[in-house]
Amino acid sequence: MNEATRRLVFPLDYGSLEEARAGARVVAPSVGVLKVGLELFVREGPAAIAACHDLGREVFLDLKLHDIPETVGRAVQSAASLGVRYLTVHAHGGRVMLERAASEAARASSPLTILAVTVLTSLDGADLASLGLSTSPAEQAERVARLAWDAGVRGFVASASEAANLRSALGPEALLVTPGIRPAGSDAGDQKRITTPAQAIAAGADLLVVGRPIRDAKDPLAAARAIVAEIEGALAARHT
Ligand SMILES: O=c1ccn([C@@H]2O[C@H](COP(=O)(O)O)[C@@H](O)[C@H]2O)c(=O)[nH]1
Repeated sequence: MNEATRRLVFPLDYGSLEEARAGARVVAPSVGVLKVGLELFVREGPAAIAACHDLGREVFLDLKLHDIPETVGRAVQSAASLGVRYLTVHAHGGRVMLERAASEAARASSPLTILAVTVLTSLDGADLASLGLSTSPAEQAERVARLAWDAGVRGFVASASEAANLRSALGPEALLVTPGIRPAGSDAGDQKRITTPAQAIAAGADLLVVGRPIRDAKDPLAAARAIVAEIEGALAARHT
């Protein structure tokens, strides 16, 4: 698998295991990581993770855990026992919760990276204001990313529009995972902080999460291939 393909994460946002399996099988040649989120996991549970492993792909379990430290710590242990490679927790769960998540992942026998969700890509400044936050999404993302970093977390979910800032705040060790990716001309849907795949790579993103532009395309494999080609081009430009 080439570097560009390894960087593309495809969310299995489907209503059943059968649909998810079929969707994943079609795009698997052009996708590095398969993401299992709330819709599929609530319905199908660990069978969804096994289906990704059957296709030989690493699993990103996107449950965005946000609970008391004890509950999150035990959920991290459960996820580790399923062999998932990445697991999301909400950075807004606070320092102790983040420390517990990071330490449980470090104790796990299989490699598990905790990803702290900074500010959802579906939110903009007005949404933060309605929550009583006077910071911009970029400022808030940096604030909670620093909190998570100090708690021992090394992976972060943010809009790629914040990637360059987070990279300079956290350094090269930080793993930056960016949803809200839209190839030029595609529908944003409910995403408010979006970038193209090329912009995300140029900003220093590591993994790009692209769902509906692939899932809902007439030819999902062709859509995934086009995104991988765009990533490849942007990586080449980054290395020159
Ligand atoms: O801030 C976040 C965190 C997670 N997501 C998830 O990524 C995908 C994006 O799907 P698209 O269809 O490409 O919009 C989806 O599974 C979300 O739950 C996010 O979008 N933003």
